[in-house]
Amino acid sequence: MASSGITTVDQKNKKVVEVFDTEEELAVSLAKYTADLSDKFAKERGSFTVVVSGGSLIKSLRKLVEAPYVDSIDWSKWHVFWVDERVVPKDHPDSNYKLAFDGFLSKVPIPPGNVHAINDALSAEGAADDYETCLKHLVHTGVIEKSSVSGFPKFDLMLVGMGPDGHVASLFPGHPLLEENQKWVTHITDSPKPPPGRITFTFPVINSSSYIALVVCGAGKASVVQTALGKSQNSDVFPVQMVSPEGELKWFLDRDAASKL
Ligand SMILES: O=C(O)[C@H](O)[C@@H](O)[C@H](O)[C@H](O)COP(=O)(O)O
Repeated sequence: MASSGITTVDQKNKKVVEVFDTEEELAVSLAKYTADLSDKFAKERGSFTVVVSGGSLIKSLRKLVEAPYVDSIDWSKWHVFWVDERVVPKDHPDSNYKLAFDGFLSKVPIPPGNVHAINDALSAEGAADDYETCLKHLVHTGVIEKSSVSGFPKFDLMLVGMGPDGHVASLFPGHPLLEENQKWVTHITDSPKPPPGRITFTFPVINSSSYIALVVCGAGKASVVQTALGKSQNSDVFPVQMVSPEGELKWFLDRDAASKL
């Protein structure tokens, strides 16, 4: 069983696992991690490309909109994207844009033109194609880096949650989209987690990232965490186990999520 505060580092695979006593401590550390990377990329590249998921992650970002970070971060350098989005209007309670806007984006001075939401007037397929076109434009203009290894867009930081079934983004266990290796953004119309229509980044894009923070809390996720990180007899491969970025992967776990390690 992992005790809290423990950090495990796997140098070869650039993987770090940190376990926090409480979600509150996790949120404090996640804010510092994000603020440090914001500083680094703003200085190195003049922009900071940040990708968020939906779900409980947004609540875990709450410390970023408090002192000292709310005033110390250069928000003008931020460009915000969604690793997945539900295909609903932006003011719908299911919208990941609305979740992030209400909990985070409305509280910080990111230029509105740097917040890259999907076009909610389109079908799932149309919205995915349109979002991919938007990414291509931003790679072309140098806002998003391009991976020299994969040729896919290379985001500076992805902040993502994981479902209790081991899904990340809208990439669900056993779904053919797990194998998508051409498209940057694709769509799903049969998502097992409602609502059914979504767009999602594909694994080649996720795995070209410079940094990925995988934020996982709660006992309901402990078995998948055990399969992904600990000793488990489970031979299933969960989507979260396919997360393997070019850069660094850091797991932020609370004690409950880490309880089976
Ligand atoms: O749109 C979505 O549903 C999300 O982006 C999804 O991938 C989410 O991040 C996980 O399901 C974890 O959600 P929770 O942290 O709320 O369990």
